[in-house]
Amino acid sequence: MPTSRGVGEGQEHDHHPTILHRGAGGGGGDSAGDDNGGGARQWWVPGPVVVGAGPSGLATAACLKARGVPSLVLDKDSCVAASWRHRTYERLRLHLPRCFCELPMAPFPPGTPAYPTRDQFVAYLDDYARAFSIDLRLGARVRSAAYDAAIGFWRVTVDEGAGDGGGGATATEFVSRWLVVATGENAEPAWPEGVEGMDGYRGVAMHTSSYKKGDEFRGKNVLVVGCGNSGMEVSLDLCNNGAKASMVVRDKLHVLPREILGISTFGLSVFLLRWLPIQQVDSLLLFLSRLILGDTEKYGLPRPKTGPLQIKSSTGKTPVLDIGALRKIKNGEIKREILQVVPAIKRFTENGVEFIDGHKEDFDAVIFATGYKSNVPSWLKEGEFFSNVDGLPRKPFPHSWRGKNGLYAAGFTRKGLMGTSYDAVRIAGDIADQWTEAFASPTATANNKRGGSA
Ligand SMILES: Cc1cc2nc3c(=O)[nH]c(=O)nc-3n(C[C@H](O)[C@H](O)[C@H](O)COP(=O)(O)OP(=O)(O)OC[C@H]3O[C@@H](n4cnc5c(N)ncnc54)[C@H](O)[C@@H]3O)c2cc1C
Ligand SMILES: NC(=O)C1=CN([C@@H]2O[C@H](COP(=O)(O)OP(=O)(O)OC[C@H]3O[C@@H](n4cnc5c(N)ncnc54)[C@H](OP(=O)(O)O)[C@@H]3O)[C@@H](O)[C@H]2O)C=CC1
Ligand SMILES: O=C(O)C(=O)Cc1c[nH]c2ccccc12
Repeated sequence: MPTSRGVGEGQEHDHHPTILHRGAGGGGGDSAGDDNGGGARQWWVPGPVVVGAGPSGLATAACLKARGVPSLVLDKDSCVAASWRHRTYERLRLHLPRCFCELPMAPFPPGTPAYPTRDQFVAYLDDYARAFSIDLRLGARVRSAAYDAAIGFWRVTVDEGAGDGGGGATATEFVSRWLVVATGENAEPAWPEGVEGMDGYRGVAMHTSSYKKGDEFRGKNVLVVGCGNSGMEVSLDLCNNGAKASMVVRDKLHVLPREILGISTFGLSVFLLRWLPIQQVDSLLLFLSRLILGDTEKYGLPRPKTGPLQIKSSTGKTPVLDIGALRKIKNGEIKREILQVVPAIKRFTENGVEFIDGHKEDFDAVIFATGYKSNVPSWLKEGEFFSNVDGLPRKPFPHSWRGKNGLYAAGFTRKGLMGTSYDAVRIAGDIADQWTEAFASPTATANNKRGGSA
């Protein structure tokens, strides 16, 4: 893959890719689309419309291209990989080795470390979009998408040129036979419900998706709410930058070392799962973790009864892959606020928080590491394939990628970037088969249908 920049932020894209045809009702023409009567310009897209230019959308578009199918990728942000570029902290590294995070047809460039940094991963995704000449329409927030059974096409309405509130936007409607949803499992921050008084809090309250680096918290007393990978890593970053971090741990959790005897814990698990049942792999991981990390319960982090891979497989909850926070918890540099009952924080006070056990403490900042949620229910007018409750496909992996009427989901497997690649290959294969059939000459199609040869 060439190492080029060019699909990053602030860089212009072809806003009218060649695959766009004006007006679903026919016509043809060059620059502007037809008005559909509701004030929106209308474009017919011969190939699939892909919503989201993160790893899942880019991988799907690249796999489609490799199968000869053009697609149009829409993203609300002004660049590809916006989640990684804008909604992660500076010192983030992938926590799985790079071989498990590569997208189809593109190894990381030589010299990439085993655990690429955020900037390396963003550059990789920029290069990926460029190498596969992916047709992008950026700054295009999908406001709604619905299947029009009368014509057998998806109508995708997009606000362009809008701020976050959608003000000043122009609406455009894309009409396509196929819709690929690739807006991610982590599209929106999840804030805890039922915590009162945030408006009156005089300190800084933010979600980990806005956290950039610890040095602005130097010398400050910071509460991190939540102890998944984000909570652990942000607490560690705060500590490394001279802040005093406390972490709310409301439930039991599995912490595993990122590596065991120089082998990634994830890689070891994948290998062992080929030969052993998941319960045995979990037992082995827990035995080795105990040797390496000690008894985490002693440090206030008791483990659930069910093993880490079984929990990942049944609920999608990722175990913490420790990159150093546990040592800081052991030696007291990160203080735990262990609270078993939900919600752990009762309310904000003027200068801090009151916990559900009644004790109050002052904090200069409160960082919510409470996870993310899908935003699909806010724009997709469909409730059969995607759940309107959590915005995820109702069927779990490996059946989560294909719905009805040309609807697909890329990147909703709860299996990270490996799941993304799995989906991209399958979706592209499925659409390519339909594409080939649709574009085959009438004679060829007739012969195929008869099952005969020419
Ligand atoms: C901090 C963090 C670290 C992670 N590290 C790893 C790791 O090391 N290994 C691993 O395998 N997995 C990891 N994951 C999990 C997952 O693989 C990544 O989140 C990955 O980015 C998912 O890719 P995606 O394309 O599905 O979603 P995203 O990267 O979130 O991309 C979705 C895109 O859709 C766009 N979008 C959303 N709504 C709309 C809309 N209405 N209209 C238009 N565009 C829209 C967004 O702007 C975004 O660009 C991590 C997740 C997080 C949060
Ligand atoms: N280096 C890397 O590659 C990183 C990867 N990631 C990945 O990003 C994804 C998201 O991770 P993350 O942001 O940590 O989100 P998670 O959903 O994994 O974790 C959220 C945490 O917040 C807790 N929580 C939720 N609500 C409350 C509440 N009201 N009070 C107290 N605690 C609460 C949860 O507790 P409970 O378990 O009880 O629900 C859980 O500990 C994961 O896939 C993760 O692996 C994240 C960071 C770094
Ligand atoms: O980062 C994530 O959340 C992932 O989904 C990657 C991942 C998939 N399966 C796992 C098992 C253990 C740790 C991380 C993962």
